[in-house]
Amino acid sequence: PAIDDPTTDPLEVAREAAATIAERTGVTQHDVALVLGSGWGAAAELLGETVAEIPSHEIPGFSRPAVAGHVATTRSVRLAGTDRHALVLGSRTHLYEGLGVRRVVHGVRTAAAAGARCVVLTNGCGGLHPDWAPGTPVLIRDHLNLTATSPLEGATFVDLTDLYAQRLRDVAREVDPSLPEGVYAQFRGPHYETPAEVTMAGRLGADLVGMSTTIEAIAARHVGLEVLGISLVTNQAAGISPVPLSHAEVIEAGQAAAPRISRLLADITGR
Ligand SMILES: Nc1nc2[nH]c(I)nc2c(=O)[nH]1
Repeated sequence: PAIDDPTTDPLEVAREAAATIAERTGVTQHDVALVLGSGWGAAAELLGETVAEIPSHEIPGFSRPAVAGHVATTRSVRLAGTDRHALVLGSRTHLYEGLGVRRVVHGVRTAAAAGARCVVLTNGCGGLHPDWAPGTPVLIRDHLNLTATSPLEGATFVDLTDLYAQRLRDVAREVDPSLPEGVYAQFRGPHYETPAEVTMAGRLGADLVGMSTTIEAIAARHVGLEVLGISLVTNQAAGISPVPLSHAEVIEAGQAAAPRISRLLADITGR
């Protein structure tokens, strides 16, 4: 497909994707985009009325979902009480899928081409602080891209100061003053970190470890989007807790947090 052809300009594919979205949803201007990571799926319902929903793989440049049978969709949602629309990107491609970095950032490029001015990047991650229990949402203040990969090609020098916009973090804090902030480190994955790697990440200044988000944020800045990043601490990073957390505990903590973080995301997005 075109997006995988090195001679194709990926921004051209993003423009085609945006045109397809406008045509299929009837919504020609999306003001904000959201990428819903693990644990954040329920937020879409609370944002407002779903105007249209498209299987993501029917949009140019989007991949078929990695998990068989799981149909990822892209929604246009009219934000409650406004005439503004959010583009909810339900399908995220991770670097560890090996489909190439262009597909990892295609969603944010498409959002910008669809008219969005800002993007909310959410994820599930591991926490390095024992007092951040599973289910804790954390605002991303800055990131460490430990993947040795950039979404940008050629001499595309992009400044990344204030990448996770202070203005948007202030809005989030107005909604919930108790929100902690942290530095998010992206590892390539798909394996989790060893305890020694978590210690290393901590020494490098990380508070959160995950496998997404930083590359999408760089690409978002390149196409002029303002970025808000919010992590859901789904588990304590390896070695932080003396006893390995059971998978069941991790799942139930994520589910228990869903109503609160969905409300939080809806309130922030509505601002
Ligand atoms: N790298 C990394 N990614 C994650 N995603 C989730 I959910 N938990 C983790 C974690 O502990 N480490």
